[in-house]
Amino acid sequence: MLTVALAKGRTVDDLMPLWRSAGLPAPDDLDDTRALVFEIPHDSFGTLRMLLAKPADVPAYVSLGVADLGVAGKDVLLESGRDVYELLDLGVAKCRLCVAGRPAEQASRPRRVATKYPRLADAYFRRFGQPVEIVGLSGSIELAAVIGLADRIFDLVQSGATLRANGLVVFDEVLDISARLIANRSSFRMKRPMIDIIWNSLDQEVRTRAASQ
Ligand SMILES: Nc1ncnc2c1ncn2[C@@H]1O[C@H](COP(=O)(O)OP(=O)(O)OP(=O)(O)O)[C@@H](O)[C@H]1O
Ligand SMILES: O=P(O)(O)OC[C@H]1O[C@H](OP(=O)(O)OP(=O)(O)O)[C@H](O)[C@@H]1O
Repeated sequence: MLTVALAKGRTVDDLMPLWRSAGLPAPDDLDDTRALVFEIPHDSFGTLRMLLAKPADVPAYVSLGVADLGVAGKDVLLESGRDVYELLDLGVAKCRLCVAGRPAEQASRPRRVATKYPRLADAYFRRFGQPVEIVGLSGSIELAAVIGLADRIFDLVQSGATLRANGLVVFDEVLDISARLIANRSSFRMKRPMIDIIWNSLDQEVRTRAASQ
């Protein structure tokens, strides 16, 4: 048996076309069920078990060994600080981690930063020697800048539509983000042949896509 923890929502939605065109098995009803565990009988794995987890929890599932593999954004991997192997940049669920705020605040010294990524935000502002207060929020981060809870937000930007709709602008682009294939360290040793099937299939498909762009 091989267990894969997938970040539900955007990540798994973007991943599944890649996963399927890589020839890997997936349940037909992944999109329209409330189930969180799927078991697929498979010649090479015995059973391939897929878990749909909250994105921020995937690194914990993998590092603690209840999942052998995982797929999660680079943002949540870095923020978690979990000790896992990062095997592959899957090139899906792409966005950028940015510092943003109201245009009028751009020239002022940052004081209070709202974010879902307190560790990464703290490290970023420390690099500039700027002591800031970090306000940890769990979503709709832009709201904090709009209503003046914070003078900076440290958040993901993809199309920029959310920033535009709220009158905010990017002050700095911190990091390119995409979904990554990760592995539990001991599974990587003990279940390497099964892991290789998934790793190699996805790697091949990522390369094929990159070559056709
Ligand atoms: N606008 C976006 N465009 C592309 N990828 C994104 C975007 N926002 C987030 N992501 C990526 O998708 C991952 C999951 O984002 P999503 O918005 O589905 O989850 P979430 O809001 O953290 O979930 P939840 O609220 O259920 O905990 C993020 O960790 C990031 O890697
Ligand atoms: O640049 P855009 O294409 O507008 O995408 C960026 C938005 O997407 C994410 O939010 P999400 O939709 O996950 O909602 P959340 O803030 O409640 O997590 C992110 O936190 C931004 O708010």
